Amino acid sequence: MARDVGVVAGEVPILTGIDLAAGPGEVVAVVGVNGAGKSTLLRCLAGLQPPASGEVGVFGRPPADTAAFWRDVAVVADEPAWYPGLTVREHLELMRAVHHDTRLTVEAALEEFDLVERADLAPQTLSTGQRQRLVLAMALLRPSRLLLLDEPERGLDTAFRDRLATMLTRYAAAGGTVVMATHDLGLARAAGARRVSLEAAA
Ligand SMILES: Nc1ncnc2c1ncn2[C@@H]1O[C@H](COP(=O)(O)OP(=O)(O)OP(=O)(O)O)[C@@H](O)[C@H]1O
Repeated sequence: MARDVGVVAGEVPILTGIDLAAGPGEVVAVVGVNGAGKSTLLRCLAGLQPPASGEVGVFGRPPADTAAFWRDVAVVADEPAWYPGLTVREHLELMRAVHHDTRLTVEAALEEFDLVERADLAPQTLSTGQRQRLVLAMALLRPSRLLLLDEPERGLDTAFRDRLATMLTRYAAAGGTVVMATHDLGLARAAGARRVSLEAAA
C-alpha cells in the first residue's frame, strides 16, 4: 500500500522511507509518539497528502479523488461539520440515502452505537464520546472495503472501545481492511491488529 513513502513539509521531513502493507481481512494499527506522522500516513493512503517520494497504492491504484475511490474507502479523522438542523438519526439517514446498499439499517446503527436515546437530538448537543460514536456509526453504516481510522478511540469509554474492537474484527473477517492510527494498544490488541510503528522523522 505504501512503499518507501516520504513526506516533507517545506524543508522538514515528516515521513521517510515508510512501508505499509495491508490486505483484505487485516487490521493494521499504526502506532508511534505524537508527531511521528501517523495521521500524515493515513492522509497519504486517502490521497489527501501527496507523498514527496515513494508510492501509495489502494486496491492497486494510486488514491484518486473519484467517486469510485470513495465508494471503497471510508475515513474517520477529525470531527466532521454537522448539518445544522439535522438530528443524529437524520445524519445516519443521510448516509443511507447517499450510499444505498448500507451495511446496517439506521435503527441497527443506533442500537449498535448506543445512540437510541440520543437519536432525536442534534449532534452538537452530544458528549464528545457520543459524537465520536456517531462519526464511527456513519462510517460503518456505509459500505466500504477499506476503513482508514485516525485515533478512533478518541473520547470513547472503555466498554465502547471493546465493542469497537469487535466491530473492527468483524469488518475484517468479512473481507475488509482496516488501517488505524491509534494510541490505544489495548484496542489494537483486542482488534487483532498487526502493529506498524512509526518513529518521529525529525
Ligand atoms: N500541514 C502541515 N504543515 C507542516 N507540518 C505538518 C503539517 N501536518 C503535520 N505536520 C507535522 O508533521 C508531523 C507529523 O504530524 P502527524 O499529525 O502526522 O503526527 P501523528 O503521529 O498523527 O501525531 P499525534 O499522535 O499527535 O496525532 C508533526 O511534527 C506535525 O507538526
